Amino acid sequence: MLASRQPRSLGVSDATNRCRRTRTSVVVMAMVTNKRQFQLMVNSCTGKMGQAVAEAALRANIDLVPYTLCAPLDVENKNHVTVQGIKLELVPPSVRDTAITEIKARYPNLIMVDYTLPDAIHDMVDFYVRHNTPFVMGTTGGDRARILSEVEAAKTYAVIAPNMGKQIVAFQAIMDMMAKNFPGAFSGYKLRVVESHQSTKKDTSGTAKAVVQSFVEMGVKFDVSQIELVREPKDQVEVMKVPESALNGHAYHTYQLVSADGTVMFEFQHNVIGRTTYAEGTVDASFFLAQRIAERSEKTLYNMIDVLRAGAMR
Ligand SMILES: NC(=O)C1=CN([C@@H]2O[C@H](COP(=O)(O)OP(=O)(O)OC[C@H]3O[C@@H](n4cnc5c(N)ncnc54)[C@H](OP(=O)(O)O)[C@@H]3O)[C@@H](O)[C@H]2O)C=CC1
Ligand SMILES: O=C(O)C1=N[C@H](C(=O)O)C[C@H](O)C1
Repeated sequence: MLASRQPRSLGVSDATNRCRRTRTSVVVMAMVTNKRQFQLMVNSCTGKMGQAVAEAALRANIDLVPYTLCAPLDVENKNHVTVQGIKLELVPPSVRDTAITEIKARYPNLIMVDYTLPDAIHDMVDFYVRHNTPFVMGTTGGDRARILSEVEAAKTYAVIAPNMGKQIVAFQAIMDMMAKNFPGAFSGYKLRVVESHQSTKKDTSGTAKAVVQSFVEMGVKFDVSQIELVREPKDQVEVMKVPESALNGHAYHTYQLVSADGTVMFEFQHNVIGRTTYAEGTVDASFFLAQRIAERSEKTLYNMIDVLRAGAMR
């Protein structure tokens, strides 16, 4: 059973009062108010990305639902997590299917955000589809083709992408365009991909896997199992030059292409410290999805390149 607690009020009336001061701010707030026609439930807020997205949602003045789906609870008496002083009640898998009915009744324009783990991804997707709950998913891993076809077939509104950082999404889009326009451009080239993430990361970078796909379409022979993972803090600092302060949260990616005769070399690199860029992008994706739902768009499944193309990234 869910606690009979109302969400923290981020009420339209409060916001409107704050903005009576100037004409410009009234106009701005009218836009913001229109955008806030949905409620966001950020799952796995005990985790790093869940927490970062919930904070970004509050910064964007989104109504944050005071519940969060979590992993099976192994700590007695732990029933909530706090985000910026707001308590979110933990909803473990055992009560999830019953709780969702009540949550949806209370928050009718609900969008969920998923940053769980590769191990949980299929269960989570099944859950969103089963309850026809729109969602933004940044979780990596799993069988991506299976996930996309399941969500597409169910016509559940969703944005699914392995990277939500605006400029990285733009880089992915360019690589994708290059592959479509110049297939075979890098034929015969040797590719080396090195990625470094915090040592708790379970899987190979989903972003690297997506970018590799574009290089393969450009004629490079490469399998994602060849991606080199750096997870040892010592190597991260000494070899990858990750600042010590970022050992708990960083994503460094280098893609190096060398011609067959060794005379030409290309290198692409994106190095991110922290999680703000992904969290902000996730908020953009939730605004975008709310808009598509409001206009009853025929297309229901999106990725972050769609969000970027729509001009929906701040
Ligand atoms: N698309 C993007 O831009 C980005 C994607 N990611 C991806 O997001 C995912 C999460 O990363 P990160 O936040 O760093 O990882 P964390 O390990 O910090 O968090 C994972 C969270 O998932 C929860 N969890 C585990 N199993 C379940 C379950 N069955 N149901 C609900 N919740 C569950 C964990 O709960 P508990 O703590 O109780 O175990 C924890 O809260 C990864 O796949 C990562 O690659 C990360 C950054 C950016
Ligand atoms: O786990 C992370 O941290 C990240 N995961 C995503 C991925 O696997 O590509 C995105 C980014 O690299 C951070």
